[in-house]
Amino acid sequence: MSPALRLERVACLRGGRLLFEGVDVTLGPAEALVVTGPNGVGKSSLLRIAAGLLRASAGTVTREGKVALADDALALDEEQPLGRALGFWGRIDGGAPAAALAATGLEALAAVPVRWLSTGQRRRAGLARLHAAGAPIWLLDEPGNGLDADGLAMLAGLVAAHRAAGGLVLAATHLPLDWPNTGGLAL
Ligand SMILES: Nc1ncnc2c1ncn2[C@@H]1O[C@H](COP(=O)(O)OP(=O)(O)OP(=O)(O)O)[C@@H](O)[C@H]1O
Repeated sequence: MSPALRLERVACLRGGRLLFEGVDVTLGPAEALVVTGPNGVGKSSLLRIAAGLLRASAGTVTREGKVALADDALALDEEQPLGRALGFWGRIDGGAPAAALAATGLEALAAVPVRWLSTGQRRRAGLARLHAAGAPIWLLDEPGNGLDADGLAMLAGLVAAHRAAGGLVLAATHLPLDWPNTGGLAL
């Protein structure tokens, strides 16, 4: 099945405030869209609506394919070495933690406890978790935060490879993400 993500006339009301309305997003295999906008405009809320974690106050959301969300919440056991923490999810998702570590440049840190990782290493670990989830629909919330120049290049390569394999990407960012053939949506 080809992955697809569609948001039609979506609105978001939070804390009694209308953040946005009338948002349309249509993504199919190999496509990507980057959502930009100032702090607090509702970028993360939009991604959570796309993930099914937050209800849209109006409009419809259609997902065809498994979804993986990477945000600030690192869903890895802080007490475990990184390789073992990823392996836990690999057994559930059926993904390949070793390949995910290699793809994110973290092979040398497999034995390091998650709680010892630096800011940029934690971001990479979140991307490794995403990679190992084996989901065709990637939702990336501020994926470039904390990454150095090499990290940003690694992220761009990860996204390009995911798209080349037929995956799709919806990202939200306040940093410029220089991804080729990528649509933009200003909230
Ligand atoms: N649980 C909540 N209840 C009520 N309001 C909320 C809740 N969570 C977030 N908000 C509000 O929703 C608005 C949008 O938040 P959101 O995190 O989606 O913005 P954002 O564009 O991703 O911001 P940033 O660039 O700072 O990450 C903010 O004003 C925030 O205070």
